[in-house]
Amino acid sequence: MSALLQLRGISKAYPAVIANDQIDLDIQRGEIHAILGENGAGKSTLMKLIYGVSQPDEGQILWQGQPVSIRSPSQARSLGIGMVFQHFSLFESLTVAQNIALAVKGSIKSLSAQVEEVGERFGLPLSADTVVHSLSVGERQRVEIIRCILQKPKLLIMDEPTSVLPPQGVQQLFETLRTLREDGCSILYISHKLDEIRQLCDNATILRAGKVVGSTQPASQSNESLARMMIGRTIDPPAHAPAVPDSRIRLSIQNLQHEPIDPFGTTLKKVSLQVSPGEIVGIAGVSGNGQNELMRLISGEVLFAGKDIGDIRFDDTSIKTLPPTKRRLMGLGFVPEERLGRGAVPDLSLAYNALLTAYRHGLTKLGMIRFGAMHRFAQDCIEDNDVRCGGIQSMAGSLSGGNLQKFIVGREMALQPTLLVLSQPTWGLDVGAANNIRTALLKMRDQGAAVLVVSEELEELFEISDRLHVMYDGNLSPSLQTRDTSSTQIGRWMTGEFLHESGAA
Ligand SMILES: Nc1ncnc2c1ncn2[C@@H]1O[C@H](COP(=O)(O)OP(=O)(O)OP(=O)(O)O)[C@@H](O)[C@H]1O
Repeated sequence: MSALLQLRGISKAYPAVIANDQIDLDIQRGEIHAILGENGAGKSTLMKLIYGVSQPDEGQILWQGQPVSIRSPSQARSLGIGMVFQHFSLFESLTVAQNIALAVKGSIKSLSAQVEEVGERFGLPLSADTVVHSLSVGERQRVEIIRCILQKPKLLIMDEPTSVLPPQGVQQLFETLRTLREDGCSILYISHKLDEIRQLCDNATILRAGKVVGSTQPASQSNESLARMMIGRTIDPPAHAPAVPDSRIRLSIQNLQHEPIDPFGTTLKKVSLQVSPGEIVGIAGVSGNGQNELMRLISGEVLFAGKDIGDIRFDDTSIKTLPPTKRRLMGLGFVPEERLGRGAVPDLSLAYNALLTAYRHGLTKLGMIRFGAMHRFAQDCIEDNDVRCGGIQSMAGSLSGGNLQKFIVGREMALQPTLLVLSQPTWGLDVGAANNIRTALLKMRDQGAAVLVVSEELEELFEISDRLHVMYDGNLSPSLQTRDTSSTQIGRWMTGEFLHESGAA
């Protein structure tokens, strides 16, 4: 029997880059096949060609042995190909069931029942009548996965599916995927998490600069050997010397109680937190537990309103009613979780995206843009952070997910903030790039910056944080010295156990 999917000599070029270059690939029935490669290697481009989002310039696709040209995602779906994207494609103002109804036949009532049923069976709990804009990133991904499962795919493409899931969610997802594999469904799996690939995937194909450079059975490899195959060198995690925090407090959140306008948002309950110059404080927790609400209050995207209680102080100044620009002028740098839309404007060039937060750092004069300075700043961000793209005029939306993330984090670091607040700083980054950012954050700390990191990646928080808090249902745990705690303890706190304990530092 022929392979389920065969790619022969597939190429796709964009103006600045050959994203896929003569790719040959076979996907067998009932296998989980990883596509590995550093940021910008061409993984998402290849998946989009298979899913019909764009068409190859050259080459042939064979589906169940027959040549096909996949002109659109709906044609891909009718062949039996489903895809869960890295950037979700959901309508925010529609409910879960309404979103699913756009792709799956059936009445809202019967789809709602199926959402609950599939959700329960696969461990993806969701309420079908919740409006999508109120869902966390992790919950949105559940909608995407359920939507695909309901279409009974023969091939499911997953682009970095675990980046928004807590550890328990990852194992649950793997169970889901293994069940699908047992049913004969093949899975094309993109991830930068090498442990997960070794645990889950039967085979892997490695891309570098758009070309296939190797294939392997990941279970027979180590993380180091996989990383070497991908990026051509080994990665040493950053050295994490003990922090020498200043006695001053740079960010102080005191007894914060906040009711979000969004009726589905999480109410913050007596949140207290301090970050001093010279330390990195991490916030662990499953997304949707109030992290976004807290981040928006710190950045100034949401200002204190009538019923809010408590205070947010930056170097002794209360900033709870100050707009974001004023906070930035005081020395706040901010990297939001959503890179497209919040972190960067997709339809603007990198140069203009640099201007958006750096304009007060010499890029404007008397209200006029200093184009030379703007171009230099953007060019430095690209070079210093190894952002692979077609240059400062590239539209932010044309960058690979990881490269845009590198640009946004790099831009905020280049402003030399005295307080840097980051949400999911290494989301979607390959092991090399993630390592570079973690190293840079530790360096900023050692130079006296106060750093607050919200991340769902416990490993990352353990690697860089000096103290750790956990968020659960709008509550923030006391902080623990990272060195004196374990991932098991943090894991327990992530289900709210700290609410019944005492004695943390
Ligand atoms: N629509 C587009 N217009 C211009 N260039 C693009 C477009 N889409 C992708 N590219 C370029 O093609 C290359 C491959 O990008 P792709 O998104 O496939 O990488 P990737 O391996 O998925 O990376 P990541 O791990 O960061 O998601 C990149 O250099 C990217 O800038």
